[in-house]
Amino acid sequence: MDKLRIHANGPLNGEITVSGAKNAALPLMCAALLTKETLRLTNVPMLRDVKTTHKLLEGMGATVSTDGVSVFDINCGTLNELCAPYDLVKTMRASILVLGPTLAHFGEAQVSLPGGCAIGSRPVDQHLKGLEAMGADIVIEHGYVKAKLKAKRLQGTRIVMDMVTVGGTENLMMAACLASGTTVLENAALEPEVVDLGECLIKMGAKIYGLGTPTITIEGVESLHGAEHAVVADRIEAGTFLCAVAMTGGKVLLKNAAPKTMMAVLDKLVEAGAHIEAGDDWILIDMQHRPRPVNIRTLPHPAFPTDMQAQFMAMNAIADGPSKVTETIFENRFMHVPELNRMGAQITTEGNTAMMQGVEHLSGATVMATDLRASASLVIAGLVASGETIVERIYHLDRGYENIEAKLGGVGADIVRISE
Ligand SMILES: CC(=O)N[C@H]1[C@@H](OP(=O)(O)OP(=O)(O)OC[C@H]2O[C@@H](n3ccc(=O)[nH]c3=O)[C@H](O)[C@@H]2O)O[C@H](CO)[C@@H](O)[C@@H]1O
Ligand SMILES: C=C(OP(=O)(O)O)C(=O)O
Repeated sequence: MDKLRIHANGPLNGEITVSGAKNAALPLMCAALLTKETLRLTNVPMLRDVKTTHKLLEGMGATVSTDGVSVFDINCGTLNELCAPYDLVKTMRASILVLGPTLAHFGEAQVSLPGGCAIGSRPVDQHLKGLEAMGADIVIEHGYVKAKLKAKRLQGTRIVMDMVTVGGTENLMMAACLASGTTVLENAALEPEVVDLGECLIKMGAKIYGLGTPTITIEGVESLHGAEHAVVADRIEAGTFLCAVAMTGGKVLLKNAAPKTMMAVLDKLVEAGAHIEAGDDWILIDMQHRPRPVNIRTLPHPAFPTDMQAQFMAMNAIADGPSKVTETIFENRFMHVPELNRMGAQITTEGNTAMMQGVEHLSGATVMATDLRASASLVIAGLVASGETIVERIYHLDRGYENIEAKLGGVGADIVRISE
């Protein structure tokens, strides 16, 4: 299993190119299930989860080709298997996103029910409730969601989601594209990845209104066609690099970024004392002192994202004062706390709140994380820790960061992948 070996190496300086967003690329790949024509996706990050989705779609009979760098051509005209099996779903929760499009296009779908994971229970009841309201017959049998159309097509309807759900909004929006009549999704997610998916669906011929607002209206059409779409920049990868620089100090330009999708994160970095400048597709961070502590409360977009919570905790761990982080999206997303404490951080938790006393120095240790962003927080902590930090089990990191060691190494970090 691969590990990362990290030594502190002073301030980071230079340029990093941000990749396409994992959390946009995976639903976009699933959107190909809505048409028999080819969907071409560009700016796709070459991540473990993208490879898993590739495998999942191929296993269903889709024809998938890639240049191995950032372009995918997906054609679901050859689909012959309407099932997403347990062995793939268990490694990647986004697999549930094949449910809506497969059901809407092919009349039935089976997806292994994703269980909980390291960060919480992660139910999908809102996805199922919405599809049922649109006329699907759904049973759960042998660990699988088995969905079938009762009529020839799903039927548009008004669906009020009980909470803001990113995956739920995506699944229902995709399904509604091929429903007969109009679907209104109330309390829809505003996340940039939902907007990106909607924009691609519109290119494919869907009629969607209200993207980026809590009410999304979809007028169903009989069929969608092929299209080409560039995946939006990864705001979480970008945010992770910005936190790294806020911790090490230095001056780094992020290219191919989407600053408008990450205002809450940029505001918090400014509060931490970073000088930030941004244009349409770039962000410059300049940090010349120890970070100031910032209080964080995770909430749906446009508030502070749960996927940046662990990285900000690493930054707060070395800030010049105490701070508080409250996680409201997932019940168990503090797995990085004991590992950061092993590196000398002083963090205590009470329920969904973590309290940090900023310390002047972290010390390197062998650490491991059980989820993606927790692993990222340990990597950036390693960049300022004295001695050697070994981050184990980086297959979590490889799910969501493309070549993190090369990108951080390119701006001066001492970080090496050890393959065993
Ligand atoms: C709103 C939010 O911040 N969503 C995050 C969530 O998206 P993801 O799509 O994985 O999760 P959801 O947005 O669906 O979940 C948001 C909340 O709703 C609950 N829920 C969801 C669906 C459902 O059917 N029933 C239900 O109870 C979840 O348990 C969670 O507490 O994790 C992703 C990976 O970390 C993040 O990129 C998303 O930003
Ligand atoms: C937890 C994450 O992803 P997933 O929902 O795919 O597990 C994430 O992107 O931080």
